[in-house]
Amino acid sequence: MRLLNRMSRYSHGVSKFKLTQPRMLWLDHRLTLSAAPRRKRQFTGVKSSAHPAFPLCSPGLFVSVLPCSPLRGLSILCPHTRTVTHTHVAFASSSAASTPTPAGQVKTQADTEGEQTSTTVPLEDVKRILKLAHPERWKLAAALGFLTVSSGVTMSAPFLLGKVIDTIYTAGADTETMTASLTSLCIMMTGVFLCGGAANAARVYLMQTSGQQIVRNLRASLFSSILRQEVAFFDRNRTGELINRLSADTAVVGRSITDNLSDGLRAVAQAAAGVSMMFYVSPSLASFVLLIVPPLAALAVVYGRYLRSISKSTQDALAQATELAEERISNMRTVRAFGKELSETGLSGNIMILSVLYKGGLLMASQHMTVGELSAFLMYTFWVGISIAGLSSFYSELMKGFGAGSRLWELLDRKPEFPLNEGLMLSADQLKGRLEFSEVSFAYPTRTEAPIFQDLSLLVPAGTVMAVVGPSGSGKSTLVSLLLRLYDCNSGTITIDGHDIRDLNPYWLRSHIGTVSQEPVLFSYSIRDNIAYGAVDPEAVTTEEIYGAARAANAFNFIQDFPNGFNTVVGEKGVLLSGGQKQRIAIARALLKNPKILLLDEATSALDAENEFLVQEALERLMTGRTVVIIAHRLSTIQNANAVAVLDQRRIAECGQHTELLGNRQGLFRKLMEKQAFLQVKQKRALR
Ligand SMILES: Nc1ncnc2c1ncn2[C@@H]1O[C@H](COP(=O)(O)OP(=O)(O)OP(=O)(O)O)[C@@H](O)[C@H]1O
Repeated sequence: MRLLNRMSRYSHGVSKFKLTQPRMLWLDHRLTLSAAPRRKRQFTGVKSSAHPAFPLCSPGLFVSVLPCSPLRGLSILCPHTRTVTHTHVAFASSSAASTPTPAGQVKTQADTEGEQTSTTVPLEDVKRILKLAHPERWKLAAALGFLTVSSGVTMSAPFLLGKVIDTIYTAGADTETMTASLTSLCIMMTGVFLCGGAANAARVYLMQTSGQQIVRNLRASLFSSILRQEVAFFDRNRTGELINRLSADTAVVGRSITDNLSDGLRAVAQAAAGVSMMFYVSPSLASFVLLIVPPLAALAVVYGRYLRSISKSTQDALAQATELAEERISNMRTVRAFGKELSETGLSGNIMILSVLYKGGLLMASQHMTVGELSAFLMYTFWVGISIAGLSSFYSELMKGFGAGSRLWELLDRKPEFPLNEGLMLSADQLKGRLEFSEVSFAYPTRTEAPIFQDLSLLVPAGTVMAVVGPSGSGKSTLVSLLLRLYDCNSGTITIDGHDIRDLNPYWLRSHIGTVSQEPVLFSYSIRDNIAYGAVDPEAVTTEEIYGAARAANAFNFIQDFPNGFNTVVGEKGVLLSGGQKQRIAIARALLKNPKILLLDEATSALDAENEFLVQEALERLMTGRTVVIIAHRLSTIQNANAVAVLDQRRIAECGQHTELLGNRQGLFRKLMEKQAFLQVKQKRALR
């Protein structure tokens, strides 16, 4: 938490913060995405497991989180681009932050700043912020109690110190009496100050811990809400921006209802107590001070404006602290300006102190005031000035908190475009694996003007292998994304065994579709955990099952050769393994999942002959008895498939058996194959 705070605090100059050693957090769709999430929203989405468990969520969305903190890193896998943005956390400053609009798009904080400064805070926002503090109410109440004690002590200090000074000055020649009363006064005061110090320490502790708890709860609900969003939401909003919501904005909101609130209350209490004590110590001097405050404040404002006109940067810095307050606490304008200038320039403060000394000196000379009273009065003047200065920054901080809060509520309240764990679930007997695309048209929500498919139709009979080929960018991966229902098509239907996938439960659907991509996503945990991740319940997987899957995936031998065997940690994204090893672990994971439907994205990266053979053999085992859609790059895969579909011009341009398609000399498939054959000849020549 300290690290997180520090990161947020120092984030102004840091655009990216790379976090190391990520640890997985178990994110279970069955919990995260369950129905009636509102009531459970606080924690259901994020279940931290002591077991090195794995994120289990949509195949399109994996999340990893660092230890010890509610949230430190977010990894989001875009299955389409096959990239994972994770643990490279952009901690942009709060001022560079952005917020999602109702349409799911983000706008920068600069846009929201105008709203913050020009509108009043809605009562609803106040209620929501207070609701956040509700679970911590007892701790916060105790903190307020300690705050009262410590502020009481602080405000009694000038009075008591004045008494000490008077004891010293009025004792006359009787040194013994003076020593005795000075000693007892000092002992008593030390005791009072110690109590005040202890109360303050207790206040800080309680405020800090409850603040962190509030921020933690807020982050957990926000995180859960982010995970419920559809993939298109992640296309529109960059990970860094979401992380910023999770880190900076939550911290600002937490601070505004704990530290900032207590500082504000203390400033109010101290200003009120200070003014009262000034009247108590010397009503005439207090009245005099109040008489000179308005002209001094005017002077301070003029001087302040002059300073601001000199430097643009000074203006910017002052603006935040003062102008918000200027608009809102209009009745305190004079007093606040006094406080502000007191802290910024010291000029008006100095003049004021000088006047107090002048008038106080005269009162002392006429025996109307003691030196101790004058000293106490001066100290109260300081306290009042400081407290008023504190009030203006309290107010601007509070406004920042509301601003950050309103951005968070938008994200928290955002409903995903389609439910993620509701809908029909077919029984094992009903699920055969027949896939059909009927007149599907689709454009990515972020690029509606560029359709990827137009009236595309394709049938994959149950238990057959369909190789999909096509030029780069023709939409092969998009086809896979639509099958996984990461996006909904704009028109037409996609059915599994005659059931429109929009009627099926997306979580159920994804748990029956296995995927192995070109660059398998492995998590920075042990090989065992990476394989177990494929299972419905990773924690229930036995060692035998893991070994069996590894054997079938031709991975067992190389894993056993590692010094730590199945406990070998694979590094971030599996960097400690070779491409072929990663592929085989991913195949073992898919085998453990035992899906009816398989979506494969064949690796184009060159594996050495032995690795290629082992991966190929493992893939063949995995494909047996399943419906397979494979984005094919190898001639051998295409030859072995039951049918080949060629994607071009937003539809299936050709579909049929490999030999049939090759027979069409003008066909696209033939051209593609000739190109590949040509490339292979070239490669062979280069190797010679
Ligand atoms: N998330 C996205 N948002 C908007 N457009 C996208 C998105 N993902 C892909 N596209 C666009 O959709 C088109 C099809 O992309 P897709 O990745 O499906 O093609 P592909 O045939 O798999 O390409 P390749 O063989 O190069 O992997 C491309 O023009 C691509 O730029």
